[in-house]
Amino acid sequence: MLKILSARQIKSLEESYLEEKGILSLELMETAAEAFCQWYMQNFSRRQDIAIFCGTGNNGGDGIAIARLLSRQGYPVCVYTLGDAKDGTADYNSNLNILPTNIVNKPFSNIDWERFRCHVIIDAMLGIGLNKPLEGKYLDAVKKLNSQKTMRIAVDMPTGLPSDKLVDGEAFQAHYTVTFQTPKLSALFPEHAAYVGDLVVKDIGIDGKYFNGYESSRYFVEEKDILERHKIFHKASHKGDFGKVLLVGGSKGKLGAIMLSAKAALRTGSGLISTFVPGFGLPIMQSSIHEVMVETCTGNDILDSAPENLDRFDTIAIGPGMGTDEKTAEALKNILESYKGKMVIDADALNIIAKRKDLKELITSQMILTPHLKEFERMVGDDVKYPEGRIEKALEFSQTYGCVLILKGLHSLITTPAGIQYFNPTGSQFLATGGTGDVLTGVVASYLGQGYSVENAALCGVYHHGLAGQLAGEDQRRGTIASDVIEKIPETYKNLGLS
Ligand SMILES: NC(=O)C1=CN([C@@H]2O[C@H](COP(=O)(O)OP(=O)(O)OC[C@H]3O[C@@H](n4cnc5c(N)ncnc54)[C@H](OP(=O)(O)O)[C@@H]3O)[C@@H](O)[C@H]2O)[C@@H](O)CC1
Ligand SMILES: Nc1ncnc2c1ncn2[C@@H]1O[C@H](COP(=O)(O)OP(=O)(O)O)[C@@H](O)[C@H]1O
Ligand SMILES: [K+]
Repeated sequence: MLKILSARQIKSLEESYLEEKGILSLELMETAAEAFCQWYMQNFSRRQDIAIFCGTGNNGGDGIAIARLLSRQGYPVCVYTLGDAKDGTADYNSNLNILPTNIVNKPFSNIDWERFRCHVIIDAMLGIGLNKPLEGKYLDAVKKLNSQKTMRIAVDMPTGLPSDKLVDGEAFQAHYTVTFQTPKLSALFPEHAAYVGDLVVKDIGIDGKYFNGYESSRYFVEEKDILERHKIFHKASHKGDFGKVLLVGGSKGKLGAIMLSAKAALRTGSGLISTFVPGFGLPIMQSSIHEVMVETCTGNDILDSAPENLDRFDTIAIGPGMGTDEKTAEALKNILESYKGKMVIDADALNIIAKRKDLKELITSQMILTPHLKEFERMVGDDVKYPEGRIEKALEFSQTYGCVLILKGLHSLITTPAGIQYFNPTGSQFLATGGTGDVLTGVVASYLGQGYSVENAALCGVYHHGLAGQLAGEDQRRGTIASDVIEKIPETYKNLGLS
């Protein structure tokens, strides 16, 4: 896990790290520049001309060091500077002094934009030192650079993006942001996706113990965190070990939702899947998914009653395609009151709960709720448009009701009642298609059925779902559909070296 710190905390952390290690800030800048260049060289060719735009703070210092290192490796670089070296930080100037003279270093104001050509723009103008909205030449530069039809890469933070809050005005629009040691909170806001692009986190050697003294309950999940949370099944495992899952949902015109959840749970590794659907769904379910058992409620069209003997199941997920009829709400209430095992609550189950205070009071620590932003807004009855407020609201909700909350979207946020908030690293815009939320419900339910804790099921479920979305998107691009995501779930295990 990478602890997410504020810009102020990062500066203080850096100081104590340097002091304890007895190294100079200039050396850390060199490490950061090397980390950036290592990533750059793995991804871009020497045939692409690079223009590095530098401020005169330490972000600019990184940029000058990157220019030297890339040039030494045979990459064609030019430097364009905003600001005056006499205002530069000590480390900026130290790097400027050793910039090889064969590298063009021009003031930004001297650029002839009619003749300006490059393949890659690197933004090292401002990083976490941003302290006011952009204006003047920084604003001009960002506007000009955003309008270039080239690859754009930001060093540490896109210029203009504050580290901890929503952008005010303009900011550099990067295709990639290569950040150091740990992501900055605002780089994870979905609202900032167009500025951050793909986020790359590079280790610069400040290990976990230096983060201990800094208070934060927000973390960025890494692959290794997921690996250590998975259960390992042995050769003689019985199908019962992989869990008996019940999925409740479906209504006329929306039976597909519960089918997607069921298939996803199977592909995630569930042993036995049962579904509980309105009567009309029985022949459809049975002819579509042969591995799934089907039970029906009393009504033909809507879900109007609860299944018998709920204790037969290791876990229950409820909501996909279920509808919000009053009788359905009563069936939901019945299940929430009588089932004592772990549950996933999604979609229409959330929409019903949002309107019923008595049902909200039935939420327990055994439950994972999986709202997208609109569903969450309905549940909290507040505007959740602003990310800082939304993250706080998620915490408040999880602590008030004692449940795990998965707030879905780019970098889905998993909040536990203990007050920990995890940002998920996997996912892709190709998941933004109908039914992928139903897939997530099936994946998370499957892990609950396999005996994972609510926290681990949420973390592993969201991670694998996002990774399956990435893998499906690589093949299918904007043509990705929820069923493609399901088919890629097994490959996520292969990807992580799991059986
Ligand atoms: N921390 C780490 O782990 C490591 C950090 N490293 C690097 O250091 C970077 C942080 O460097 P930094 O602190 O020098 O800040 P930076 O972003 O260069 O900007 C400061 C300058 O900008 C100015 N300024 C501010 N806002 C402005 C605006 N809107 N418009 C115009 N000017 C504005 C401000 O001027 P002021 O307003 O204070 O007079 C000041 O001069 C960090 O992002 C990373 O790249 C790595 O080298 C090593 C590991
Ligand atoms: N741009 C995106 N980047 C990453 N993940 C996304 C993106 N858009 C959607 N997702 C993911 O796709 C799923 C969509 O869920 P949801 O909105 O409930 O869809 P549906 O109701 O159609 O099933 C969530 O897991 C969400 O995190
Ligand atoms: K930058």
